[in-house]
Amino acid sequence: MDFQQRILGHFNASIDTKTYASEVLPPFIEVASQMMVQCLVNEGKVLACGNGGSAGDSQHFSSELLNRFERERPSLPALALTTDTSTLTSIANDYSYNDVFSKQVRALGQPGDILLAISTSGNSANVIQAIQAAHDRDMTVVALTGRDGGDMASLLGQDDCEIRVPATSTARIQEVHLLVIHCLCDLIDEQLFGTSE
Ligand SMILES: O=C(CO)[C@@H](O)[C@H](O)[C@H](O)[C@H](O)COP(=O)(O)O
Ligand SMILES: [Zn+2]
Repeated sequence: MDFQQRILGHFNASIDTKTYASEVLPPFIEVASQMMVQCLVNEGKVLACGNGGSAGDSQHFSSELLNRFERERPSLPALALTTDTSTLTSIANDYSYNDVFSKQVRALGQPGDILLAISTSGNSANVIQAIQAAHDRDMTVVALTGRDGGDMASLLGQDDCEIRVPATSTARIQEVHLLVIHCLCDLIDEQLFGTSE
């Protein structure tokens, strides 16, 4: 097998997916950033969740808000719901893995907060339940999805924002999700702290 060709195939597929995504996603990313800025200005916070690579994305996003992205600025309030193993294991053990995020949303979410719900398929049951809990708490939802948006897409209301990557491969969708997260961080900083290069 020609591994060099295989590697090039991954790079080219990733580039093509990003090029196609760049033609459809920017308006949705802008809206999502404005939702987050409004939330933060009103002293709200962003809760983030997802499974596997999307759990990593949740933590990546929250650390860039809590610590910093590319400039010096005050810490911003965000929390990944994927990191507290005692909470995650006890909820999964006593109730169901489907409840691991929703129970945290019900405890920590306040009206005006945002849930960043990340799923490449849009069909992860625990993320879907987190969206339902967020709506119950009068929160809005920014959903990063892919494929056909899955069941998550049909759950979202008009105050929510879905950023759906037009691709079918989980890996390719995740690669665009990370780019979207960096766009969101940059746009939040621009809107809150002024223009930088
Ligand atoms: O990173 C990967 C695959 O690239 C995996 O860990 C992947 O995130 C997991 O299979 C997730 O459980 C997939 O969930 P979802 O994106 O469909 O919500
Ligand atoms: Zn992955």
